[in-house]
Amino acid sequence: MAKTVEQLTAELNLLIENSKQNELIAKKLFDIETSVLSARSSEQLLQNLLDLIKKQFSLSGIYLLLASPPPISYLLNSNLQSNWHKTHTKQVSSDTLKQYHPENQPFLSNQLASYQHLVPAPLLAQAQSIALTPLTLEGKLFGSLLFCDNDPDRFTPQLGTFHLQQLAVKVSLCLSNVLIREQLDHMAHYDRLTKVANRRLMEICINEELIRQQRYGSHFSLLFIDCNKFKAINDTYGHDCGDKVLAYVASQLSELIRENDRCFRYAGDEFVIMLANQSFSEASLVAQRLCQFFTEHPMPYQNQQLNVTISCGVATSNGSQTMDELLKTADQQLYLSKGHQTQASE
Ligand SMILES: Nc1nc2c(ncn2[C@@H]2O[C@H](COP(=O)(O)OP(=O)(O)OP(=O)(O)O)[C@@H](O)[C@H]2O)c(=O)[nH]1
Repeated sequence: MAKTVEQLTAELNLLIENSKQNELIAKKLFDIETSVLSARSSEQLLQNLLDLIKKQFSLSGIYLLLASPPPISYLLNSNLQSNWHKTHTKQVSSDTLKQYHPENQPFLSNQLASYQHLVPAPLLAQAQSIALTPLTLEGKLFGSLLFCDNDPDRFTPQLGTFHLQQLAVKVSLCLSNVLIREQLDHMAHYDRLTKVANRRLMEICINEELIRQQRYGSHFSLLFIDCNKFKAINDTYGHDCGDKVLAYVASQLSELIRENDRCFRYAGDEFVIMLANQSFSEASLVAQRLCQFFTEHPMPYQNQQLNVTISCGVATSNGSQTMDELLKTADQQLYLSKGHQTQASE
């Protein structure tokens, strides 16, 4: 039977209404995408993203579920301890996540009784329906955006997921860009073997400290550190053991200094420590403390205790030296202290 004019008009109006809705959603997604594109870190990106999605789509709750263990080693690892992560993310086993996104497709439900293990308790209290949007990196499912709504009809299984799929692709792309940038930045500024900052970052930090000193008059000191008889360790126990010694020295040094001090690997078995707001006499005490620590704490290695000791030279900035001059002074002091060490051990 042919449709009446009224029926055709109603259908047309519905189409127009749907098209307006789609346009509105597309505009919101575009705004979200534009905003997260400018994020400088993965954490900032995720914070912006979750805040914006919650606001733009008037959700009662939003959370980030992260696959555990992460499928990609560099993924967000260093950030997971932050306060924001503790309150906005939840670790879910990779297998559980895959169950909800077998084809990397969004998942919708308004039967929440069986999702207690997935939805954090504070969200579950208000949620009547949920949507899970898969996030992938390098083709691997690493997380899922969990949207909660207090309307049971908001996310029903029969609802189309085109917009959520679009969101999934866009967020995954933006996030992978930021993560790759963070990864490159990390590789450029941190030493792979010892995990501490490298000489390049050291130069940036010392120059920043020099500028700060010129502006605010805040002094600082440098320690130039060298492992004693390191070549002999390599020659006696092998290069692998030498590598472990370097990693041990770096991790102990990093533990022994304050949070606002910095430890850098300068080269080979040499490290530099930058001590904020420390005078020469204060820095000399730190140097003594560090040397003493290694003398008293041999490194456990293959059921033995390996003697690993260090020597330390100190230089304090008076605001007029360059970075190179400061490092040279600290190195000369190190040389003198090595002389004492050698005499003491003879
Ligand atoms: N295992 C290992 N050895 C390294 C690494 N980088 C440099 N070295 C070695 O470190 C040794 C440093 O030797 P030296 O500068 O003579 O230092 P040392 O034996 O401690 O001598 P003193 O400082 O006078 O006590 C060299 O043999 C380098 O080959 C590294 O990444 N791993």
